[in-house]
Amino acid sequence: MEVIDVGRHRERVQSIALSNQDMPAEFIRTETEQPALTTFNGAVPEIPVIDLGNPDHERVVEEIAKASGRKVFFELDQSEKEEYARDDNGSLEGYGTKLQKEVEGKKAWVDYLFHNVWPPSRINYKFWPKNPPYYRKANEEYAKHLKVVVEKLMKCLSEGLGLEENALIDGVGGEEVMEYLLKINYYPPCPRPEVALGVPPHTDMSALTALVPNDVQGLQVFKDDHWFDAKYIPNAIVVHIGDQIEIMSNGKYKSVLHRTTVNKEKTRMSWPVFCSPPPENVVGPLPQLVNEENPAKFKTKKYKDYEYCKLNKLPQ
Ligand SMILES: O=C(O)CCC(=O)C(=O)O
Ligand SMILES: [Fe+2]
Repeated sequence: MEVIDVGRHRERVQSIALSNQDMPAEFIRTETEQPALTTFNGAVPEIPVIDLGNPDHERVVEEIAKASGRKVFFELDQSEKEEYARDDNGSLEGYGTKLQKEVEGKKAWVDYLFHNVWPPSRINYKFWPKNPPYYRKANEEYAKHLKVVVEKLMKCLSEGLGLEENALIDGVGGEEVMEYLLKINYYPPCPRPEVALGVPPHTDMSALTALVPNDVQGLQVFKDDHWFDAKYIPNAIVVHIGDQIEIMSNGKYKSVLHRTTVNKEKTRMSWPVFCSPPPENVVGPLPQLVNEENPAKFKTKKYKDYEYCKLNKLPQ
């Protein structure tokens, strides 16, 4: 856990590098039942505090949440939402639902929409809600804002590995090619929250995930055999280390295991952006981190092959 201080405009990096740190106050231990899952024990280098220096941060994050008039989308008739349904072409983009589906013995309780927000060449506006009218502007601005934040974080994380600042960005193919996929999660009130989960325990396959939640509690991270609530902090961006950074760092950074619970009375929403290499790019442990004493712990492969195996629960 690191706090990135930008003066008055604070951004918090919550889930980052939880492994070797005491749980900060923002994480509150919950006594929910524990699934049999792996714990993280890896060594995590210190991450420097950086100044993002963007006085616009608060406004941009507020606007992206406000354009949670985006909620409007999820309250459309099912048939209208289906007009945005995912194509059968292997891309994640489009509308999907897991409401009522059984996942790992619990009812999944989430409606969601995916669409790319960066780079412009990968944007397909047919998946962007038409309402509210300022949806597009708020998202485009947010994507540009996030790009700066993510690039700074990637640089810090590279330095945390004792490498030159562009090492991780180069490892995914360079900052201009990184792809930013927005997901909107919509968790409506659930009559029986104790038998439901929003999203089941998982790690993200991205390099980094930058997430803005609404103020309804729900995100939990796993550490030392326990689930911890990640407390909501207004206008904060929650950042998860994803699988690709774990791979590139050859296991020095850990991809954070997380899940979401649902609420009986309130609608929870979250807007994660998955920042990933392009599908054709090959990702593996950075050669600078591999030697005789530290052999590669992960395969080097195309991101699209990694994604395929992960989505289909195949061995990597
Ligand atoms: O809703 C959240 O806070 C987390 C969602 C999540 O982990 C995901 O969609 O991958
Ligand atoms: Fe996730």
